[in-house]
Amino acid sequence: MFSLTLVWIFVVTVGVVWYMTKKKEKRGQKEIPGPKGLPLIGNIHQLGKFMHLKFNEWSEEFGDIYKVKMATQQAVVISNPKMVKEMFFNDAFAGRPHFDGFDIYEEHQLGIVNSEGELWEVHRRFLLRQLRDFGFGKSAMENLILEELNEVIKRFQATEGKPTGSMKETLSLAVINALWSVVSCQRFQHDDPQLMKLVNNTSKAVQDIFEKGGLIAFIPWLRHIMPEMSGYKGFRETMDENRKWFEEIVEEHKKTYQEDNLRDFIDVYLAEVKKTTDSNSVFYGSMAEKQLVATIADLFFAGTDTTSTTLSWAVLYLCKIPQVQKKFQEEIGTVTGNSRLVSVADRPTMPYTLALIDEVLRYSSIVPNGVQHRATTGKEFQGYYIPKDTWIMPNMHYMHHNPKVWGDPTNFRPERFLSEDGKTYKKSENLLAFQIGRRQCVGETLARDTVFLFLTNIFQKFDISFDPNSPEPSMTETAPNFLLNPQPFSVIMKSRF
Ligand code: HEM
Repeated sequence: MFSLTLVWIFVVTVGVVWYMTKKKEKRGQKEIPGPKGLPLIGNIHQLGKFMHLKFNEWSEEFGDIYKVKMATQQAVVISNPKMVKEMFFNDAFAGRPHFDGFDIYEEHQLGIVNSEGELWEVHRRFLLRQLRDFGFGKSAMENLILEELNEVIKRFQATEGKPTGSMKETLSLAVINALWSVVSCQRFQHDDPQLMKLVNNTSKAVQDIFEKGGLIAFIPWLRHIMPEMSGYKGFRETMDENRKWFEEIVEEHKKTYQEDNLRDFIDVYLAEVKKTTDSNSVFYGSMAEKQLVATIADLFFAGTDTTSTTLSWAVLYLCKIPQVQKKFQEEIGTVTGNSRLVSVADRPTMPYTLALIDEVLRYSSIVPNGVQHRATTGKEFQGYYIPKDTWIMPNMHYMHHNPKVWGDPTNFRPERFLSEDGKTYKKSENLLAFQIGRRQCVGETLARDTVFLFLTNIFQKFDISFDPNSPEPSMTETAPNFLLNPQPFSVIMKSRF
C-alpha cells in the first residue's frame, strides 16, 4: 500500500513538472502547425516511399514551418530559404541528431558529419585548414582532378561509338581518386574489387533501410526485435566492414609515417596526435585515432557519392535536352577555341556553364530532405518555441521546386541563373544544395570545381547521347534513398574532333 502511494506521488509530481515546463515554454508563443499523427507512431504511417514528396504536400498545406512526429521524435520542417539561413547560423540549431547504431563506431558520435560540440568544432576547423593546405581550391587539386579526368577520357575514347556501361561507376572512381589522393595519397584501379565492394555495399545497405521506410532511424529499438527486417543487421555489418577498411588505411600510415615527410591529411592528423600531451584535448590518445578513422570515412561517403551522383544527373539532363548540350559546348568552344583544356581559371568567363551547374543542383536536389540538424537547447524562433532535441529538417526539394520562387520549376532551364541579357551568372539565395550556416558542406568548393572540370572537359571532346538499345532514364524518377540517384543508364560518346 505504502509503495503504491509512493508510485502515485511520483507519477503526479512528474506529470505536474512536465506540464508546468511545457506551459512555461509555450507561454506567449504560437503553436507550430502540422499534420495530425497517431500515438506512438506519430506521422510515419503517412510518409510513404518518398518522404520528400509527402513533405512537399505538407509544405503547401502548412507553410514555411511545420512540425511532424517521427514516432516519438519531434521534427520541424523548414521550407523557406531565409528561415533556413537564420536558423542554421544560430548555434542553438547546429547540433546533429544521434541515430542509434548508425555511427561507424557504434554509439560514438565521431567524425565531422555526426559529431557535435567541441569535438565537431575543433575538427571541422582542423579539417578545413588542412584540406586547404593540401590543395582544396588550389591548382594542386585542379591538377589531381585533371589527371583523373584524363583517365576517364581515355576510357571513353576506347569505347567510342559503343555503350559506355554504367556512367555512374566510371565517374565515381575518378571522383574518389581525386579526393583520396589528398586524404590518403592513394589511387585505385578502375576494377579494384575491394573499393567497388565498399561503394556498392554501402549504397545497398542505405537503400535497404530507406526501402523499409527508414523506420529504424525513427524507432531505434526496432533493431533489438527485428534486426534483419528493419535493415539494421545488414547496415551494421557493412559499417563494420567499412570501418576495418579505414582502420587498415590508418594503420598502414602509422607504419610508414615519417615526421619530416607528411604526405597527406592522415599523416598531418597523426602528427597532431603525436604532439598532443594534454589529456583533455580532442587530439589525445586512442580516441583521437578513432576520430581520425571516422573523419576519413565521412570524407569518403560525404564527398564521393554526392559528387558523382550530381555528375550523373548532369550527363542525363544534357542528353535529354540536346539544345542545352549544344549551348554548353558553344560556350566551351568560345572560351578555349577547343584547343586546350578548360581550367578553373575560366570560370568567370563561362556564365552559362555556372548557371547550368546550379540548375543541375536545383533540379536534382540530391539530398531532398536535407541533412538534419538538432536543437541543442530550447529556443524561440520567429515566435515559435523549438524544444531542445527537436530535429530541424530543411525541405530542400520543396525550396528548389517551389513555383512561387522559381516560376516554372519543372522546366530544366539554366537561364534562370543568368541576367536578362544572358551574359552574367546570377547566384540565387534560394539555392541551398550545400545547406548554409555553421555546418555548411565543407566540400562545396571541391565539389563545384570537380563538377565544373569534369563536365566541361568531357563535353568539349564528346557529343553524348543515350544508348538507343537501353531504356531511356527519366529526368525525375529515382529509387527511395538518402541521395536521389538517377536510374542506371548508358550513353554513346562520339568524338567531336
Ligand atoms: C555535389 C556534391 C555535394 C553536395 C550536394 C553536398 C551536400 C552537403 C550537405 C547538404 C551537407 C549538410 C550541411 C549541414 O548539415 O548543414 C553536407 C555536409 C558535409 N559535406 Fe558535403 N556535399 C557535397 C560534396 C562534398 C565533398 C566533395 C566533401 C568532401 C570534401 C563533402 C564533405 C562534407 C562534410 C564533411 C559535411 C559535414 C559538415 C558538418 O557537419 O560540419 N561534401 N554536404
